[in-house]
Parts: sequence; structure tokens; C-alpha cells
Amino acid sequence: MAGKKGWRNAGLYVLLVVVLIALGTAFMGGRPAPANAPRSLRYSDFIEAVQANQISRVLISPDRGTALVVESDGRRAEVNLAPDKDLLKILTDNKVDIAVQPTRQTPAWQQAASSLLFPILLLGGLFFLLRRAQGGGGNQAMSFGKSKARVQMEPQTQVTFNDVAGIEGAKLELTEVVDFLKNPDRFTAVGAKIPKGVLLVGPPGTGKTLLAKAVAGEAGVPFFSISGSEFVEMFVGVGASRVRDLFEQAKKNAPCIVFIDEIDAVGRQRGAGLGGGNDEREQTLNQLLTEMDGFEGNTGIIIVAATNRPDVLDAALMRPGRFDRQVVVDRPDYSGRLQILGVHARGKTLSKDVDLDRVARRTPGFTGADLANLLNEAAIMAARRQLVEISMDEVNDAIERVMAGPEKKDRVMSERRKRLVAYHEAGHALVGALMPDYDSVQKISIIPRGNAGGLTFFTPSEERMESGLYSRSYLQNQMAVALGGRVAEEIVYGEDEVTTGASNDLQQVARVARQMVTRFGMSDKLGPVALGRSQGGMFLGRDIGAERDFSEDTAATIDAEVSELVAVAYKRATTVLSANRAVLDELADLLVEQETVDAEQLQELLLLRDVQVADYA
Ligand SMILES: Nc1ncnc2c1ncn2[C@@H]1O[C@H](COP(=O)(O)OP(=O)(O)OP(=O)(O)O)[C@@H](O)[C@H]1O
Ligand SMILES: [Zn+2]
Repeated sequence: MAGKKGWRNAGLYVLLVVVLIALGTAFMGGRPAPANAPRSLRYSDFIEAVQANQISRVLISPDRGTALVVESDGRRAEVNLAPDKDLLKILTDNKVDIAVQPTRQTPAWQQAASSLLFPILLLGGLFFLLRRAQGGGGNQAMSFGKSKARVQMEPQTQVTFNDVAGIEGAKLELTEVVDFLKNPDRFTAVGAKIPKGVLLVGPPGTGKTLLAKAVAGEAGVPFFSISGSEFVEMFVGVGASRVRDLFEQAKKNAPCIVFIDEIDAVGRQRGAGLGGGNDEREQTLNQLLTEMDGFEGNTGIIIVAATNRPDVLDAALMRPGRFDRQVVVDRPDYSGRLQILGVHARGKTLSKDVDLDRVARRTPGFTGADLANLLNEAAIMAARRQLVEISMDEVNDAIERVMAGPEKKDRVMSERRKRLVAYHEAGHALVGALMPDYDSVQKISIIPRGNAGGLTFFTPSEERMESGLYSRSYLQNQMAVALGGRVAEEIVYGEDEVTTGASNDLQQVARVARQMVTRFGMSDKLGPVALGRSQGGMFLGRDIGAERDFSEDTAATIDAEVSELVAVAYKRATTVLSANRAVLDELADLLVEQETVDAEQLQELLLLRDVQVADYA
């Protein structure tokens, strides 16, 4: 590979020398440049000059692409004409003498220009090729000449996995794609099915584009990119043809990566939205699906798409053979942030007092882009303050500046709030882990997302997934788990200190309890009856309430039974958390420290400590 490239470079250098010699002879043997060689005039300046009566004659080239202009004072200039239908009118209005050069007869000035222009163009082209061959033009995006599509092509992205930090899981999942792009034959030989499409899911600024570029960079293949929103801005039919164009180019350059940012802009569910949806978008989406189905298995094109709204995507995109692989790119936790800071500190002169560890601690909720921005701001401030290195002062100021950015203020938590959220989530997780017969905890996180301060993920057992049935004890456990967050806050901070952070949890508890009583017949007092024809809910954004087919008395009994169920769940959560207060503290500490705790770590903690498992309700 390297050898072949070396020869190509050598060949290019030889060509370069030949051109230089040719250029030299052109200068020496050719006629001297005319004394009044035309200078070039910008089109807008030209029109202005016309309107200011500074132009007496215009000689338009046969293809109407350029014109030789004679100014009132006799000077000459050359203009590249814009396709402007008003040009003739402007010229006649200003009484400019117009002549159109007949075809074939090339004027002397044009000959002179082209004898100089040709070698220069050739030279320019060669330089471009050289840069390309050496990969020197790596970051210089090139657009297709064919259409005005903003399809960008980078022959070599020069980004490697080393430049991407803090999202190790996502990196790991994509190494296979790199392997395939590097050695497609090896995979094809054994008949391995390669993913065609990978969907990167995560909030803005977490490094999805960077990751896609790194895959291309690691594999040494070209990187094509376009943003979904650019397809939709276009006129009807253009989006679809642009998709065709994109794939045509990709096939010519395979193996390669095609990156579609903001795929939700094209990939929204078809037929959704008011007025039956957007025809242009649907056509574009259909074309995309057709193209993805069209290329057979291992053609070496891998489509990587990014979105932060996987929920709105058309299900057809997720079918096998399309984007059947999803990789989550989440906000980094503490250690991830530390690694990202490490990446962006490279090449910056930091003074010894800069403690990146402390910076990582202070910036929960920051994305990779925020952190890159932070260090850059600090560097700019240091330069403005005429320092030779970035000190902790600049870093601190930069943190504040980035935090002050839109909506980041609430995303970034104070230490106190962080600890409170840690206790809240630890409460959910611990109650869940210690209830008999409940789903297992998969991951606990106090990284803020959306409206939630943190989240505890549970993995439902396979049996439950298959049957879709919930036992009475499961639902009772679920209520206790949902209350666990609030209860932990109460135990640790006292009843007066509880926050509104649990309002979602409380709604969930109320819903489960009411369903148990009215739908599942799980109330002792009311017995196994289903009450109420509908459960109510939301319709067109309004709460329509449940349709009732029972008496006021029954309604009161229902309310009492619901309260009773909630009270029992509350008591169970309180009992189990109080009995395991030490473990609760330890888990909360671990969360404050790491921001995420996975299943294994929680298991380890529970095994090492002496824990009290909850009784059945
Ligand atoms: N995990 C990371 N490691 C190192 N740098 C990162 C990381 N994430 C983001 N950055 C920095 O932030 C910049 C912007 O990130 P990028 O554009 O890849 O995010 P994105 O997820 O594609 O965002 P968007 O959804 O807004 O397009 C990167 O060029 C890089 O400098
Ligand atoms: Zn909660």
C-alpha cells in the first residue's frame, strides 16, 4: 500500500518538473505579455462601474461566460459574467456599447491569457492531486462539482480512535466495522454478514460525527457526509436525486463511510404529522431505503447515521439490512470527561496548577463538545491575558463561561444537588435490588438527561418479557421501587427537605395502584372486578378522565384502596432502606464519585455488605 503510494507520488513529482520546464519555455519563447493586459474585475464591481458610467464598451465571449470590458479611461478589464438576465437591460440603460464575440475567432487577449492560464491551471491541479495523495488535504472538505449538494467528501479524515475519548463502549462496537472496511475480503470469504448501517444515538455534542470520522480514519477509507436537514430544505424531487448521487459517488469510492447527520430530519415516520406529512421528505426517505436495499451485502459501503431522536424514526429504517445496529453515544461520566479533557489538552500548554481531575469533577452534564470548548476558551483567555501557559484561573473562568451558555446551567449540578440525586437514585436501585421477585438493576446514573436528574435502569426478566404478565407482588414491588427515591431523600435529608424530583415517580405509583384496583381486580375490598370502561388518559393533549360506570360509594372505596396500596409500598421502601442505611450511603458515595454504577458494581457492593432483603408485602 505504502509502496504503491510512494510510486504515485514520485510520478507526480516528475510531472511537476515537466510542467515547470514547459512553463519556463512558454515564458521565454512565447510573445511578451501585452502592456495593457486586462486586469480582472469582480462582477459586482463591474455592475457598479456600469451604473457609474465608467464603462464604455463590453465585448462578451461567445459562451457568454466572460466579457472584456473597456473602461471610459481606456483601461481594460476582464469579468466573469454571472448568469444574470438583467445584464443586457442594465448595459443598454447605461448606454454601454455591447458586442458579442463571434465563435471561433479567439481575440488576442484571450489567447494571451490562455497561454498563461493553462500551465497555471495544470500546476494548480497537480498541487491538488499531490496534497490529496499525501493526505495533506485531509481536513479540506471537497464538494461535488456535479450538483450544489452539500455532500462533503474527505479522502482521509485524519481522525483516529485516539481522538475520541470517554465513549469506550461505542468505540468498541465500531472496531468491528473498522476491521471489515480494512479487510472486506476476509469477511466475505467466510460468508460473514456485515452491517450496512449503524445508527449512533445520543445528545448533540457527544462526538457522534467525530466517531464516524474516526472509523473512516482508522480504516483509511474516504468519508462522505451530508446532513439530513439539508435534504429536506430542497425542492421536491431534489432530495431523492441527491440520495442517488450520494450513493453513486460512494459506490465509486468503496470501501468508504457514508455519514448522515440528523437522520431524523428525513427519517421521521412516514405519514406522520399534519396534512399527511411532507412529500419531499418521504420521497427522500424512500430513495434512501431503496438505495440501502439495493447494494448487495459486502460492497464495502457502511452507512453511519446520527440522531438524538431515535423515537421519531420510521420503523422501516431499523429493519434488518438497514440500520439494524444501534450504538448509544451518551454524555460522558466523570472518568470519561477526564479522558476527553486529556485529548483536548494535547497541544495546549497548561501550567502545573491545572488539575484536570478537578475540572472533570466540576463538569457533570458537559458533553465532549462542551469540554473541547472549555479548554479552547481557557486558551483564548490565556492568550488575551498575555500568558505563556494556561493557568487554573483561565480554566475556572472558562468553566463558568461554558456553564452560562443556554440551558446548561441547570444541566450542570451543584455538589449538593448531585449528592441529593445520588441518594434518590440509590434509593430506587437499592429497593429494586432488595425486593424479592423483581427486575434486576442494569445501571444507575446521575448524569442529567432531559427532565430527569438521574435514572435507574432495570432489565426485566425474560419470562416477564415473553408473557407480558405482571403478578400482584411484582406490581407491589414496582410501587415500592418507584417510591424508593423519595424515601431515600426523606431518610437522609428529613421530611422537610424532600424535593420535587420525585413527581414522576409519584405519578407512576398512583397509576399502578389505581390500575391494580380498578383493572386487575387486585383489591381485597373490591375483589376481582374491572371497574370503569376506560382508563381515561390523554386525548388531543387533554386529560379526558376515566369514564365511570360505578357509584360514588365505589369511587370512595377505590380511592381508599389506592391509598392503602401506596401506604403499604411506602412502608416497605422505608423499612428496607432504613435497614440498609449504610449500604445506601455507600452506593450514593459511589454515584457521586463515578456518576454511573453498573450491575456488577452494585452486585459486588451487595455481596460484600451485610444486606437485609425485604419481606413480601
Ligand atoms: N468523546 C469525545 N472525545 C473527544 N472530543 C469530543 C468528544 N465528543 C465531542 N468532542 C469534541 O466536540 C466536537 C463536536 O463533536 P461532534 O460534532 O462529533 O458531536 P456530535 O455528537 O456529532 O454532535 P451533533 O449531534 O451536534 O452533530 C468534536 O469535534 C470534538 O472536538
Ligand atoms: Zn426517581
